[in-house]
Amino acid sequence: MRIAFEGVSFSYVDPVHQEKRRKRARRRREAGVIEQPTSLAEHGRPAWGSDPEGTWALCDVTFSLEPGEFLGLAGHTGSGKSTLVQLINGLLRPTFGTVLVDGRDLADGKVAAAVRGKIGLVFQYPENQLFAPTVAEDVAFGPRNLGLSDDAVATRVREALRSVHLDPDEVGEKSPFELSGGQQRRVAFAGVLAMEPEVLVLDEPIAGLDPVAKEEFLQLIAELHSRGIAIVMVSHNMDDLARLAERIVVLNNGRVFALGTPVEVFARGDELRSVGLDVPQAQKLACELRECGFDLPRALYDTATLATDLAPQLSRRTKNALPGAGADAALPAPAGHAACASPAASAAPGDATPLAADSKEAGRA
Ligand SMILES: Nc1ncnc2c1ncn2[C@@H]1O[C@H](COP(=O)(O)OP(=O)(O)OP(=O)(O)O)[C@@H](O)[C@H]1O
Repeated sequence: MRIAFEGVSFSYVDPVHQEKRRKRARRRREAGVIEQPTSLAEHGRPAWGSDPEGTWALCDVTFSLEPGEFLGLAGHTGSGKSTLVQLINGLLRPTFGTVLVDGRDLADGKVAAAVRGKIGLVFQYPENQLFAPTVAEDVAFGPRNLGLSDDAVATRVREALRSVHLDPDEVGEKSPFELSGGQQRRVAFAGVLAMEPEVLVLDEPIAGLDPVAKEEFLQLIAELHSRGIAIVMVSHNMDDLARLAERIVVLNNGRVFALGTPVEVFARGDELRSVGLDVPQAQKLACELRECGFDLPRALYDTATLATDLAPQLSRRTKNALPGAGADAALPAPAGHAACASPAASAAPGDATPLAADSKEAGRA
């Protein structure tokens, strides 16, 4: 499934104006008027932020999510990320512009109905939306609404629970509220996976978890991606995005500020800092270590890859520093990399963490 945003702008107007606009659009569609993608500027609407009727949350956003891709979505608070993810699965409709799913306009009710369930949205703190008396019933809610038979629903529930590493025999009949916070979030994930989505949209999926549970969830997300599910992950954590995403969209004040591979996006460190974002911590540390003479050739580092490249050099340096090390065992000359300023310049094919690399390769298989 390919999802394309074409010149999408969105304003949170008051409900009366929103309803009038919807009715007008429906009448135009019924009269056979084909809407062309339009930009905010073409409509001659008030400038950003000056519309007395509402808040422009997105402005002329154009990008596409390719089938099976892992797309990261970053931006400071209020930049429009949550609005964008709600437009991806048709919960909101663009004020201007178009969201196309495999070339068909998502604003069309029939198209929205056809793709419903194929684009799974996991909100922030999804465990707050668990409601059923048992885990199995909670996960069954979506597939049952699709009108599937009891057997088919039961199969989906078991598979979805296994996908999130929960044993259906152990937890199926428990109340979700007997489980730990991390397990509850897994149950909420399972409820979305039971719909067998082609695209999974995750809004800050690891917010509020402890470090171990965070790592387990990131592994889980990488696993889902490796099965061919396209992922859109909203995150404030640049290390996580650098590690997992194939491309990253950075939003600033509702506009696309940067779009590219992690190497391309994080090469613009100064610009990112100017809009309240940063490069991954490990990347920053790698830059400083290069200046101290360490040979760190990768364009993009995360903690795991930095440790892998650094360990042998540190061990050599430690041995050389021990008393009795001869003059010929002196430290190697500084490698002299200047990749801090332009890491893209030293990009090497296949540079990625083992986790990201595995998931990407499997996802393409
Ligand atoms: N229901 C709403 N009504 C009016 N304005 C809204 C509404 N929801 C969001 N906004 C505004 O739209 C803009 C974009 O908000 P959005 O929630 O999409 O940003 P975000 O990047 O997801 O922020 P955060 O990281 O804090 O979740 C902000 O100015 C916000 O105040």
